[in-house]
Amino acid sequence: MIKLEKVSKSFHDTLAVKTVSFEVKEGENLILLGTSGCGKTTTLKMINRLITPDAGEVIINGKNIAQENPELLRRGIGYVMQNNGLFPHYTVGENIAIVPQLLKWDQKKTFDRTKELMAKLHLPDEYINMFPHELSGGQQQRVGLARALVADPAVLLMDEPFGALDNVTRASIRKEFKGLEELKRKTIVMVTHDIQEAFELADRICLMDKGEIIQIGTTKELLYQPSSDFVIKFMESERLSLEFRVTTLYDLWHDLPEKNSSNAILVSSDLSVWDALNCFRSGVQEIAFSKDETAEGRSIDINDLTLAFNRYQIRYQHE
Ligand SMILES: Nc1ncnc2c1ncn2[C@@H]1O[C@H](COP(=O)(O)OP(=O)(O)OP(=O)(O)O)[C@@H](O)[C@H]1O
Repeated sequence: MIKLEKVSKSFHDTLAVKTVSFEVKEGENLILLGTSGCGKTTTLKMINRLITPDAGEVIINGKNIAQENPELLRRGIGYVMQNNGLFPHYTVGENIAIVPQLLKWDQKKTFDRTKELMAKLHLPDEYINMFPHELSGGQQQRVGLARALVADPAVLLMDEPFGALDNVTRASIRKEFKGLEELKRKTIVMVTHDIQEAFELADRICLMDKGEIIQIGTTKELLYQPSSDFVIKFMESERLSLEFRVTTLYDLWHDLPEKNSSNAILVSSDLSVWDALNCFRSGVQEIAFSKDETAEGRSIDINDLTLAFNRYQIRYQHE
């Protein structure tokens, strides 16, 4: 769907992006992760031609975007800017209606879609006539997302979409974001420097340093098959919580005892170890899940979970 082939970009003496190549499959969520100044935003902006590469090609759906009209290209790509980028003198409704206006939608269609998205993003109806400064940071962020999603683009680019928020708001918006039906079919490239965020949201992570890709892979590949010391060091301080986040109950199936209790609370096999631990922390004694529809359910308590997780870690590291 999106393909970067040996893309480079310099600003004066700074080589911001150095022969970067990657592919993003349809419906995939690729996260560009790395320290400040490593070239994430520059890479992202080359996908919607806000920045033109010095060398290399960006191909979307088989077409080289250098040959496309930049305005037309951008209408088909949703873009959530760093610090939301809302126009301060436009109301919420006017901010969301920018692309529909360019697409010459009639007023009713624009209004209906705006209302639909505001409801999905938990923005009260009356906000439509308010200005961005009258909203909280989290609400502004939701408006920025609504603006990017309004024309239902197949591709969504997001630059630190939760960057300006405090940790609590950030975590809750992230959870909502993960559950949003509107985003499930989209091909998403997102920039962040927050490791936990990247590991929670990504299908694959592209870890960058000094304009280059250090490793690109699934969260499990980065954790359990790091390509260099840089990757190990980058995750070192948060390693255990990242492992809790990326490991699901399904992964632990073979490491769990075969027992079943009627008192257990039923959960999905997609539940991460992190969320399962939170469940136990909130007072639940036992949870139960099944690997698939044919398998008999298993119930586990916190001891079963931690033992199985330790076994799994050892097994995975040696695979
Ligand atoms: N318009 C510009 N003019 C000059 N230098 C720039 C410009 N944009 C980016 N750079 C430089 O290019 C390098 C990469 O910047 P970029 O914004 O892509 O990094 P980043 O990883 O997104 O950083 P951050 O997380 O801090 O936003 C940096 O050294 C930056 O100073």
